[in-house]
Amino acid sequence: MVVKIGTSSLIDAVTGKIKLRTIDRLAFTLAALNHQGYEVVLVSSGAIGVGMNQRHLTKRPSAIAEQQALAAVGQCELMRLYSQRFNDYDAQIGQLLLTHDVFDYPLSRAHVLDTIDALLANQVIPVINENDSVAVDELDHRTTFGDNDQLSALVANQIGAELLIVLSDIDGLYDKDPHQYPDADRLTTVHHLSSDILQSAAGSGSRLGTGGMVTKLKAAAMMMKANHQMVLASGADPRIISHILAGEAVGTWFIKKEHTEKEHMAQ
Ligand SMILES: Nc1ncnc2c1ncn2[C@@H]1O[C@H](COP(=O)(O)OP(=O)(O)O)[C@@H](O)[C@H]1O
Ligand SMILES: N[C@@H](CCC(=O)OP(=O)(O)O)C(=O)O
Repeated sequence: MVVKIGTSSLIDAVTGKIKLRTIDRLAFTLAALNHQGYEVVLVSSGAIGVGMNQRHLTKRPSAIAEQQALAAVGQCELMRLYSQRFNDYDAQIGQLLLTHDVFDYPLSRAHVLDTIDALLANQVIPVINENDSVAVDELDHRTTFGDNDQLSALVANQIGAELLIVLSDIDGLYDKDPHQYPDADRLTTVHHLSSDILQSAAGSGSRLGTGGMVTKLKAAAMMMKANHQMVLASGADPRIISHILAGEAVGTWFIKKEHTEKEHMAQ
């Protein structure tokens, strides 16, 4: 499975502080799954948010080069924190910094997949982030800087992961943005991304997050197209991953209708 955690779950939007308890609980949960034999890949955002914290900035700079420099600073600290917490729980991690287009070039794609395979075969948990310092929109690089939701779905599809868990500052998909409409209702299951659903997600995301809900729905569409599942759930306490794996009704499950019917028929 692939677990993606967004900036808003890792950094306090008001104080800009790193949520160390969240990182600790994420490491605890993923290390435990690793020990149980699950093959887990973590896609973590947070480099820019952690970089802002390191550099004592309260406002994200608008210049791309400044953001890329912040990512370069923050990524080191982010990985130091992960490395420390995973080590405490007797698990090892390995870092991969990717751009979307590595999967377009057969040779680089093969190298990346071989690396992930080798890490997993050695019970090492790959921790992936977008390579923010090189991911710019230019020439034939069709990458857009700063979208780990789609990167996580791309990675999940490339490695054939059956489940993508997206942890966010929101506990699921609502029929409208709950930060703007307090009467919004959470959807428990989505079988089809209707135009109503796509419209409900149109607003931008939180202050530190970048993608908002639109990119999460694009990730869900990629997973469903491959007949795999995605769950969008709250990253406030990453131990929720265990509840998701137990099939509890948390978050929003994105699952193709045919898939559910086939599963029922098989039972
Ligand atoms: N229909 C919707 N349901 C849930 N959240 C929505 C919806 N439309 C917009 N949003 C916004 O998307 C935000 C999550 O995206 P984002 O801030 O990018 O998170 P992350 O940092 O986890 O990637 C929510 O906090 C919410 O304000
Ligand atoms: N690669 C960037 C994050 C990009 C991104 O997709 O952020 P988010 O919407 O919080 O998942 C970083 O590490 O800061």
